[in-house]
Order: sequence, then structure tokens, then C-alpha cells
Amino acid sequence: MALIELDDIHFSYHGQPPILSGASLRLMPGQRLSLTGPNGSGKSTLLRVILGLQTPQQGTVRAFGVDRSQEADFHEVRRRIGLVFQDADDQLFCPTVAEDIAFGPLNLGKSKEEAIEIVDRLLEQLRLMHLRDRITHKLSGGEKRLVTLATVLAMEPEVLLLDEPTNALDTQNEARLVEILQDLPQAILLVSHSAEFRSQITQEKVEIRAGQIYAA
Ligand SMILES: Nc1ncnc2c1ncn2[C@@H]1O[C@H](COP(=O)(O)OP(=O)(O)OP(=O)(O)O)[C@@H](O)[C@H]1O
Repeated sequence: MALIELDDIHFSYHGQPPILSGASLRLMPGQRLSLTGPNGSGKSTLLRVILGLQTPQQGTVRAFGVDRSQEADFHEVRRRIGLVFQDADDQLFCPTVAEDIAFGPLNLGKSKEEAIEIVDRLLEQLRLMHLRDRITHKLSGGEKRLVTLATVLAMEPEVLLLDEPTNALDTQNEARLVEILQDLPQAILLVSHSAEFRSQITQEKVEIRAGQIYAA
């Protein structure tokens, strides 16, 4: 069973020309797939469609074998699929790093002790312990990106959607991100303009051209 299945998706922003015009895509368990295409071709939009953050005018979004169309259908999808946004500031909103990472687990009903355990495990794993009590909005761009990944992993998603995860990372942190992602068990749909990074994380590639998705 596919984790994500988009079939013949048509989407345009209000009053704008179409961005997606018959886009279809499938992500299978354990699969690691890159999605490429020029600036503005609709890659981020497509990720947002998968999570129900944008509603296509036509086509089917299926996740974990179930068709999803209503807002309520996507609550489960957003719990099981983690999206690392292109802009970390869209995703970090708590005063401190530890609180930001704990937010998701607490929301899922974990106890305070369990949430703290998750925070410390992830900070250790991502080697970010030195940022634990820092004020989130004062972090550097690269630090924010890594903390964002921690907030997403804290939800223990089954699938990761990564939108330009190397943005703002220096070469050392990019290499660390490669190591971290290579070790994760999740299926990954990766949007990245870096051919080298893509080749280190994913085995397959598809490309958006004129609103449709082609094997590349
Ligand atoms: N909220 C919005 N309202 C109107 N137009 C939008 C909105 N968000 C994005 N767009 C437009 O939709 C098109 C696709 O944007 P999108 O961010 O999906 O492209 P992308 O392939 O991810 O680009 P990039 O490689 O530059 O990140 C762009 O022309 C963009 O300006």
C-alpha cells in the first residue's frame, strides 16, 4: 500500500494560472524520492496539498490507503506525515528550543516526563544539546533548521516531507544532516536544488514540468 498517492491533481492559487495540472505521484513504504523542478514550479505547493494545507480543485489525495478531502481527514495525515517547511520561522513558535520540541509530543497526549525524555533524546541525537534552553527566535538560520527537524521528529512521523532542508546550513551541518537522514527509517519525499544532497539521501527522482510530474 502506498503511503501517499496523488492522482491527477489540479491546483491554482485564487485567480492565478494553474500551478499543478494533472500531477500524480506515489510514495511507497521505505521509499526515498526527490522532487525537483524550477523555482516556482509548484514543489512546495505539492507538499502542502499532501497535508491538506491547500485544497486541489480536482484530483485525489490518498494517504495510508484512505482518500482525504475534508479538513478533518487531514488531522491524522498531519500527525503521521512530518513536513519540514522551507522557512523555519513558519514552524517555530515557542519561547525556547526545548518547549518547541516538546510541543508536539505534549499535544499528542504524552506526559511532561515523556516529552522531556523525547526532547533530550533528539537534542542528543542531533547534537544540539547546547541549544536546549536558547530562545528560538534568536537562533541562527542554520540552527533554526536543525531545531525544526527536531520538532518534526519528536512527533515520530512515518513519512518525512523535506522542503529544501539544507537551506542556511554550513557544510559541516549539511554533512551532519546527511548522516542523520541516512540513519532514519522513514520514507522521505525530498525537495532540494542540490544534486549532491539529493543523491546522498534518495535513490529515485521525479520532476515537475508544466504542472505534471515525470520520472527523471
Ligand atoms: N499563497 C500563495 N498565493 C499565491 N501564489 C502563490 C502562493 N504560494 C505560492 N504561490 C506561487 O505559486 C507558484 C509555485 O510556488 P511554489 O512555492 O510551490 O514553487 P516551488 O517549486 O516550491 O519553488 P522554489 O523552488 O522557488 O521553492 C509560484 O509562482 C508562487 O509565486
